[in-house]
Amino acid sequence: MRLRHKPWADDYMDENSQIVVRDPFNLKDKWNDVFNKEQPLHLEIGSGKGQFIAGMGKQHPEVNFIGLERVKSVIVGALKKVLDAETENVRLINEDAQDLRDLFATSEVDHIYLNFSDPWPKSRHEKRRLTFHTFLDQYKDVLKREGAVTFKTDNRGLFEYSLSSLSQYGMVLEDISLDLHALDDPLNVQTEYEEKFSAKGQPIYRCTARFKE
Ligand SMILES: C[S@@+](CC[C@H](N)C(=O)[O-])C[C@H]1O[C@@H](n2cnc3c(N)ncnc32)[C@H](O)[C@@H]1O
Repeated sequence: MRLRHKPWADDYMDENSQIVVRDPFNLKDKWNDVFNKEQPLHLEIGSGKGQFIAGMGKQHPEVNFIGLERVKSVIVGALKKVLDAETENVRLINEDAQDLRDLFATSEVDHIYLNFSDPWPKSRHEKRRLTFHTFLDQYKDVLKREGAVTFKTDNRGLFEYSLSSLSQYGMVLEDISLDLHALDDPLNVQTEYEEKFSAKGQPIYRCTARFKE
């Protein structure tokens, strides 16, 4: 992703602090308070420019969504999309998902989405992959018992690694698709990366996984 320095990013986020939550660590266990309605909470890690989270917000008014994105110059794109979508059920956090347990209480989250996560192909960077077991420990803690993780990617290596990491962890894998777009799922909300890679003819992989009780 090409990054441009955006000196106005902090001001833009401050002006729209009803969407970009500026004190997210104080909201652990209180996320419902920042939404107008108490309803299930879905989290996307690495929201990029926000097409997925804004689209999901619009498609599912019965769910509250949080998009977590660590890069300031990228999250402002997501902020614009959320504002344009005029949806009340999406909030953004400009932080690194180092430890979700600092942001969310045990069982506070209902669903986690990992969309086109950075693949970190070198083995020495394995622990940075968002499906590495230390991340799964966090997801298990913050998700409700019946909660799930859904991931999509165009990267076959990351997909294979993730299936193996999740199943070795003891998660139950559901809905594995090796060519998501062949399903023509009208409910699939595409991300920016998904559109880009799919336009190049690359298959999109998707899987949902749950922790065993
Ligand atoms: C390859 S991009 C995909 C963006 C978007 N999900 C899409 O599909 O178009 C991955 C994004 O995840 C963000 N990211 C990666 N690791 C992260 C972390 N630990 N915490 C928050 N954001 C992260 C990156 O900054 C980047 O914007």
